Amino acid sequence: MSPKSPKRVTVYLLSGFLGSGKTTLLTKAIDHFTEAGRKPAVIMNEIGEVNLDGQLVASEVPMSELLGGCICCSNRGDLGLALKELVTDEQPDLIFIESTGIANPMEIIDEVTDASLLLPVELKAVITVVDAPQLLELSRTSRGKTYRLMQEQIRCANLLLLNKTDLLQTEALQEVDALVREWNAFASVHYTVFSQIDMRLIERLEEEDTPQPSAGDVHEDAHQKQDHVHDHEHHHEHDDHKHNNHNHNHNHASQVEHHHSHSHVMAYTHFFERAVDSQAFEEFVSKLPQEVYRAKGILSFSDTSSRFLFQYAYREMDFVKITPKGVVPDVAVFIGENFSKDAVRTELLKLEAAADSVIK
Ligand SMILES: Nc1nc2c(ncn2[C@@H]2O[C@H](COP(=O)(O)OP(=O)(O)OP(=O)(O)O)[C@@H](O)[C@H]2O)c(=O)[nH]1
Repeated sequence: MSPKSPKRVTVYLLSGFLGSGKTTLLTKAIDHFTEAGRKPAVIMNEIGEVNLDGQLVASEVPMSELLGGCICCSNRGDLGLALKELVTDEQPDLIFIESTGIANPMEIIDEVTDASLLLPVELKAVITVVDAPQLLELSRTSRGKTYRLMQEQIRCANLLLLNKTDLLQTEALQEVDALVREWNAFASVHYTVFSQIDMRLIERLEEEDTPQPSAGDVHEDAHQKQDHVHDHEHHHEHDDHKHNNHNHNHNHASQVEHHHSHSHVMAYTHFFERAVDSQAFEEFVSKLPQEVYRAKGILSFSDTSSRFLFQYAYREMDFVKITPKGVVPDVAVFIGENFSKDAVRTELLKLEAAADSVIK
């Protein structure tokens, strides 16, 4: 390991499955560190083409965006480049990397540790947010690919949030707790609602001089696990990957073949041409196929005056009034596995057409 210099910028990796509560944690952490006089910066990775989570982060926080693909299968070097630009242009005290919910944390750990050989950055901790009800249900039922990915995200964490505990009874929570501790006896585990955690726990991770989730350790573990997940992995063509950092725009279209555990995850981004009826939209969302497990968007409705940030995670829907930063189109991103993008698109076009005919 390289010797520590006092000027190294702390990097935290926020991991956790889609919709587990990472952005909810991020906004709280940013508020905390900003109030404490520190300067946080953010690297956001989204599978969709627009950064909706970024809308929730204060505009003065320097942010780099890796859009349109998953960080862990991006062009190798994109993340390093984003770190370099933030460190050079913004001189933050700490950087939070929010990965997509389908990211394999090992790859990101590897890339950040690689970057730390060249840049004054140091990965201090992996913080994993667990959707406790979802993990429990998967452990009792399918134990498929998502379950295995959650397991990997949990295994490499230093700090674990068992989130959405408001949706679980005590016994169920104990069951999840036992599962998580079996996979990771090293991390401290905290029960949270809306990712509410004592931020001193995160500060302490920065102060600790303990060995961090070293890519070496984790990879050894990962290699052992490769055997287990092998039959679920497929060669995978990379998506076009956009990296926007302030005024810098890098578009990469990499077509590299690579082993992946989430090759079937796909996103459909719908740009609305007109406002739709709010009830009709809610009904559409409630009828989304099971394969669509995450959606979010910024929407105007024909029957409301405000705009809304829309969230759908693990079958729960949420609409919050929002005044977007900058010019943001009405847009929604649907994420899932093997669903028909065409079917989703057709339904949304129908909603738009219906709204249109009401106006006429
Ligand atoms: N009931 C309940 N809902 C929660 C809790 N924490 C977060 N949510 C909701 O879950 C949804 C997803 O939360 P986010 O913080 O956006 O999740 P995320 O991990 O950033 O999602 P991705 O970026 O898509 O991976 C939002 O609607 C949150 O309000 C919780 O403890 N309980």
